[in-house]
Amino acid sequence: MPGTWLLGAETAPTVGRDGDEDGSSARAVLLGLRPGDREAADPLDELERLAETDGVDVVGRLVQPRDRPDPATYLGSGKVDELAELVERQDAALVIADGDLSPAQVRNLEDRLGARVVDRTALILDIFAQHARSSEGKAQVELAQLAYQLPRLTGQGTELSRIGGGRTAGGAGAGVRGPGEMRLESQRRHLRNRITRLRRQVQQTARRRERTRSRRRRNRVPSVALTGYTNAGKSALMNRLAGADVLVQDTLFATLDPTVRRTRTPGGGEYTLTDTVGFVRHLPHQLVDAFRSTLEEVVDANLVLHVVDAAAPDAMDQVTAVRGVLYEIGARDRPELLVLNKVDVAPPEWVAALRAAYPDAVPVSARTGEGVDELRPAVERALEQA
Ligand SMILES: Nc1nc2c(ncn2[C@@H]2O[C@H](COP(=O)(O)OP(=O)(O)OP(=O)(O)O)[C@@H](O)[C@H]2O)c(=O)[nH]1
Ligand SMILES: [Mg+2]
Repeated sequence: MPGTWLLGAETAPTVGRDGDEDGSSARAVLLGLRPGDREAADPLDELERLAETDGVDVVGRLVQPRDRPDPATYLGSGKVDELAELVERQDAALVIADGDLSPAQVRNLEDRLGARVVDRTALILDIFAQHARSSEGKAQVELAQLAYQLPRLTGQGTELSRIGGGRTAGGAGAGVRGPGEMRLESQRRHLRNRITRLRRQVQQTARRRERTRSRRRRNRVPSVALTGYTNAGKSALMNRLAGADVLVQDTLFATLDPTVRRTRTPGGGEYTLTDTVGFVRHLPHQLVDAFRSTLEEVVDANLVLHVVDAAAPDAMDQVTAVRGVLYEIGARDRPELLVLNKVDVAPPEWVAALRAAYPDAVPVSARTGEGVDELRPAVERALEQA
């Protein structure tokens, strides 16, 4: 169900806000800052895609030109009044901030807005939670969610809504220091224990995967990992190159679990192709940590096939963001071959600009198959050099 965790629908009696019990999606207002020195595209466009992916209905936006968030309320105080009016006028139950919010900022904003307030990280975690299918994927997402929640516990019993189906008793004690603190302590302990158990579970899968990889290495089967911004067309290209049948969807983070297929270069050499989770700007570090074992498929690959959505207006920023994550996970020294995808729909001048910026990049369309016959030998050459 979309947006349940964000809305705390399971704790609706405690939280006392509209959920989506009637099946309609949550109405949300987006919130962002625009630093004075940047006149980029609307910073909230990507947040809106993320919100839509999560099943949230975006009914308003508010951007404040401002370099640094206000430590207490994220926006300046006058803007918060403006936001409160917008929230009321649009009957929004949810406010999503583009940046990271401190627990105090969330509390202060919620007090003044009378709506639930979450940040971009919580939104991305919620999308991951909805898209996780395998038990490993689910464990990884829960691990990331708990790591996110641990420093945000208030002892009021609302944060645990989606954890293991259970919910601690809410209600009493908000102003009663002693019992509240004890409850907080026991919630923290509960969370830490669960984190430890999940971490162990994730590590077991990681070890199994590592054994498979080392077997392939011993058999000298080189590995190629698809990587790239979310929705760039990695899975579509996987299907083209390896005749696979993985899920292709116009949604962010459709793929969470890695898929590995064996395929061959035009010269007949065998290699494995891995399709895996996509990246986004400011990928929450909790997710990077939790998905480390999945991301190791990329770190260990002989070649990184970096798929770029040439039809995205900010394609070069996306390349930079992806390389930033690769750097962060320790894959920075992996040989990389850039693939400019979606040339069937990208404006030719954008493709030309990308080719000028990345002369070795191979233009393709995973949808029409155009350029894929040139990509195969390019992969072969890159593997020979790797
Ligand atoms: N026009 C066009 N659309 C494409 C092409 N390749 C992929 N798409 C579309 O782009 C969307 C995303 O494709 P996916 O293959 O799921 O992208 P992904 O990179 O695997 O995305 P995530 O797994 O969500 O990170 C889908 O709607 C595809 O149909 C292409 O070459 N041309
Ligand atoms: Mg995919």
